[in-house]
Amino acid sequence: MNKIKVIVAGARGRMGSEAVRMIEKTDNLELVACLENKYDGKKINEFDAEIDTEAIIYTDIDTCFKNVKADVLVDLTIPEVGYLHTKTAINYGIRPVVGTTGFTEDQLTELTDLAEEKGIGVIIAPNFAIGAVLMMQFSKWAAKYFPDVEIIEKHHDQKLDAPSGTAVKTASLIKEVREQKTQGHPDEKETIPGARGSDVDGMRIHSVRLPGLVAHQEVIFGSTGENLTIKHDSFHRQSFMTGVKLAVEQVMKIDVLVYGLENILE
Ligand SMILES: NC(=O)C1=CN([C@@H]2O[C@H](COP(=O)(O)OP(=O)(O)OC[C@H]3O[C@@H](n4cnc5c(N)ncnc54)[C@H](O)[C@@H]3O)[C@@H](O)[C@H]2O)C=CC1
Ligand SMILES: O=C(O)C1=N[C@H](C(=O)O)C[C@H](O)C1
Repeated sequence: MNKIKVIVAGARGRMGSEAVRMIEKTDNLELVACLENKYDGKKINEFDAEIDTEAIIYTDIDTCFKNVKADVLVDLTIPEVGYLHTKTAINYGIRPVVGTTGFTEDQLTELTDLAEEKGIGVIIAPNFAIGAVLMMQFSKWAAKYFPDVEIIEKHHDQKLDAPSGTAVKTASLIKEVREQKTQGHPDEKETIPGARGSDVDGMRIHSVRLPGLVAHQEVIFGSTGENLTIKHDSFHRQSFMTGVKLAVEQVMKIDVLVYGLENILE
């Protein structure tokens, strides 16, 4: 069996270390190297004795891509780095699977155009948890009937970007079907700035950051005499790994950029 050769960027992080463990346990995937901004030249198994791999950690992406033959780059880093890694991988003919959130619209457009020009498959998914993908799809469905909606996303307090990629993606899916409106009272005034959260196309997104949380979102729809709440919780980062594995397999079969795991789920 030809294994898919994978490089993990951000391999020592919360998500990256989980991805490394998933790849090591998966028969058709092979971890060939890692990218991290520290730990140059160390082996990844020095950090996790249960991982049986000779894969080494690179700090420089060009050195890594020139020395290692890889099919896929899984990027789980930080927004600026993830964007540069994705661009570089496409230029090297390595297919990016990106979980890193916080890319701008302009960056997504640029990467879409680059992937098309080079004919390289790319999957960017703000959330790899199957339950979260369903939560977003159900929300899109509900928004047809309930245009008044607020999103509350809750994450651990080490998260760098706000609002979360999932909340932004949820709002953009809802926007596709929702009757455009500005919610709340027309004369509403914030006596403390930020009290009403961020405004995305008239919808409000509220971001909670607390120790103890992992990744959670509630989408609350309001109508006369009723509310509908669609809620998803990731209690452990293993919840994202089914989606990461699926994306690594599917990115080998496409030659354009796909944004959102829903587009590759059957
Ligand atoms: N799509 C999804 O399902 C999910 C996406 N995420 C996203 O994944 C990203 C990572 O999240 P966490 O693992 O919680 O963060 P983390 O902070 O635990 O890990 C990030 C890792 O990237 C590394 N890094 C930073 N700069 C680097 C560089 N220049 N080169 C190589 N490595 C570098 C850091 O050293 C760190 O180990 C975030 O953008 C987060 O929003 C997180 C969970 C699920
Ligand atoms: O940083 C995280 O933890 C997460 N980030 C993603 C996001 O921004 O939506 C996915 C998930 O919510 C966990």
